[in-house]
Amino acid sequence: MSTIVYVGLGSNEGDRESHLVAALTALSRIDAVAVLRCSSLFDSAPVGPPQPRYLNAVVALDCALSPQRLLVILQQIEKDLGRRREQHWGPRTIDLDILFWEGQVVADPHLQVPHLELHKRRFALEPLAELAPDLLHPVLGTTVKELLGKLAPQDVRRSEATWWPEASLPSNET
Ligand SMILES: Nc1ncnc2c1ncn2[C@@H]1O[C@H](COP(=O)(O)OP(=O)(O)OP(=O)(O)O)[C@@H](O)[C@H]1O
Ligand SMILES: Nc1nc2c(c(=O)[nH]1)N=C(CO)CN2
Repeated sequence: MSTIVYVGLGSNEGDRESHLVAALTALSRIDAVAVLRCSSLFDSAPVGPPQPRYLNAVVALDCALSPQRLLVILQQIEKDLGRRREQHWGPRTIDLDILFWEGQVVADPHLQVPHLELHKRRFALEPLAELAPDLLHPVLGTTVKELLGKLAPQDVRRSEATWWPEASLPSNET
């Protein structure tokens, strides 16, 4: 049985856009996972210790794996893309978080879904709201749109950056 899963992506080291694209490519290559939709890219002020600004996005996956298995694969992708675990909430080439698992709450020692910080994070809720504004938070009982409405302002802006820069798209010109 497959389920819709929302994964948050963030990068604030090196070529942020390339890291997001590389992570998306890796996600699309996982057996039993299909990438359904991608949000816009958002440029956001760092939450936590002083560090460079982030590029954030959310993707919707159709996933036939267990949440625990997907987490292991996401952590391998982070490792492959050069992620070092040095500082809690510190700078990273790529961060992949399971934000929502449709119809399921996970409360394991190593995995909590919905992500425990989601409702506080405009950098995750803004892109998520593009894909699923009416998605209901199963613990808080409010939709993504309502969670965003309650949140204090944070510096999160839709970025000019795109998943596929125009130069790499096939041209329509003859
Ligand atoms: N929903 C989730 N998605 C991803 N990791 C999770 C989730 N719930 C718990 N974790 C756990 O969080 C641990 C720390 O992850 P990570 O190093 O990415 O944290 P962080 O990015 O610094 O902080 P945050 O998880 O708040 O974004 C992981 O080893 C994983 O076991
Ligand atoms: N703007 C922004 N700030 C963060 C982010 C992030 O993705 N975007 N991730 C963090 C740790 O997961 C800590 N702080």
